[in-house]
Amino acid sequence: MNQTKIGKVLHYINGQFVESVSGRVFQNINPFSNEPINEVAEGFAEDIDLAVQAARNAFDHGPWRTMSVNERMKYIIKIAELIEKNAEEISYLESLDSGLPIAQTKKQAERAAQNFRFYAEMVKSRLVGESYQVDNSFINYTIHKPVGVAGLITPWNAPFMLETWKVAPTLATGNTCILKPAEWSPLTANKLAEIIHESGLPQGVFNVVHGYGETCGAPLVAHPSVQLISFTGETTTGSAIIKNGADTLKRYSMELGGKSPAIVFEDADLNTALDAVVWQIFSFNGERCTANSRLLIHESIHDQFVDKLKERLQNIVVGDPLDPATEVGPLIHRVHYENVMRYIDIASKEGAEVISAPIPAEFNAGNYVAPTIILNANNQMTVAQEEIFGPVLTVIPFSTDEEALRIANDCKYGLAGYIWTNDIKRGHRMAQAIDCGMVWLNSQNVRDLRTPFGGSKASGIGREGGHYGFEFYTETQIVHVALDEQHIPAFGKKKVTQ
Ligand SMILES: NC(=O)C1=CN([C@@H]2O[C@H](COP(=O)(O)OP(=O)(O)OC[C@H]3O[C@@H](n4cnc5c(N)ncnc54)[C@H](O)[C@@H]3O)[C@@H](O)[C@H]2O)C=CC1
Ligand SMILES: O=C(O)/C=C/C=C(\O)C(=O)O
Repeated sequence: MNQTKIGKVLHYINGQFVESVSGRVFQNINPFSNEPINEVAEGFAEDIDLAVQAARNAFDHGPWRTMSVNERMKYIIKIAELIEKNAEEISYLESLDSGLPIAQTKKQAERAAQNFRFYAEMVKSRLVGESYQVDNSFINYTIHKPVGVAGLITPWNAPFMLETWKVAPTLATGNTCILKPAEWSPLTANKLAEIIHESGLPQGVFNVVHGYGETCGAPLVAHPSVQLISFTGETTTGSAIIKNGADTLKRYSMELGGKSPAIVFEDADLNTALDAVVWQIFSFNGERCTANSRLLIHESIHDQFVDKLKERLQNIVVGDPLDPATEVGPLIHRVHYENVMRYIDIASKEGAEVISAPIPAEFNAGNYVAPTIILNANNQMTVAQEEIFGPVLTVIPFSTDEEALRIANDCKYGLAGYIWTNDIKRGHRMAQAIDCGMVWLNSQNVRDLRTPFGGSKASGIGREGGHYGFEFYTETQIVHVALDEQHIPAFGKKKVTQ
């Protein structure tokens, strides 16, 4: 498909699109062709500093945090409307930049608008305090206040949706922010800046600085005027961020990696389970934190289920991400492609059987990894323990509920789990026993934005979503009010005679 000419992407600081202080740029590469798409301003500590100053000033002196909730929500709704109006361009830019199939980026653009609408509603209805009465002597009540300047650091796997999933609650609760998008997918973050600019949001409330993790993300984390870091990305990066921010005492929300099991029991509705397992590993090109990358399958249905998986593999539409019929596109970057291919190679070396879908030769220039299943695997293998973040499904048989649970939990990650059974007691029992943040029982990952989103173990710290996100994005303050006469020890009241 023809590519529209894309101009240079600049930072968005204090309501203006600006070059880097250094004047430096980096190349943004198309994952379909590995040709450059455009140039992007490359930010360093001095650009971060300007953005933080703007956000700090907007928080301390601007109208943003003190304006009425109704007035603030008008901006949030306006942003949602502008995302809806620009949805076609957003999904095009996202597919071009990330290789995600356009049928899927369309849905992501819809979800991004919902993120703003949802938080406008949530702040009005659920950003509420509590009160505690102590007989007739005290009434103690809590209020929620914005925290200050937030640093939002996001990955490339669902860039626009994940950026808005952080920006919406940050702004709706009255904070100001600096977004540092992933360097491999800058286009839709720039579109978000254009949309927010058009919404008329007061200057300095929202800023974007582009650049690499170590040279642009790290100074944002270490900046003393930034109080919150909301991060989505790899577990090792999350850990580096917490270390780097330690001296400036911040609060963190960490949405990290996953290696989520789908457990399919012999009594499950196998056709639906098959649809879900295939979708949950091959959607987003397998670059999905909640992917069911480990299939635990009851031994009695193993062969029949695997035969059907193989059939699906042959039929998956691997293609140009801009083609609406495409189901799986190229991976984000050559470096990531090589990493995923290395895991497939390791699987063979460790004795597993690797079965891959065909890829049309016309796509040789792109970062295409064939949708792949790994058979004869066990849970000790590298491909069962490490996050591959590509279209690769590791299949492991089990014989009892206890064994399934043991395998599911024998992994450092704990993001999601998927259970397929028609036995209601077994379903709930397994759901509650899996060590992870989110379980879907007889379902793919269908989101309810009111519920907590996040992982346990190496998959994260804290929860975003619903009112759970308010814990992170607001400061809870207690006000103690005395209602009757106080009996306070009267130190120093009596004159002491020597
Ligand atoms: N739990 C969740 O909700 C989700 C987790 N993810 C995880 O994200 C990962 C894939 O995304 P990637 O972009 O490869 O992650 P990454 O950790 O490499 O990068 C994420 C962001 O962090 C920045 N960064 C890198 N090093 C940094 C540093 N030292 N200081 C500050 N910022 C730094 C990058 O520039 C980028 O903006 C996977 O592990 C995936 O599981 C992705 C989506 C959702
Ligand atoms: O729904 C969300 O808030 C986040 C979703 C992220 C994924 O589904 C993913 O990367 O797997």
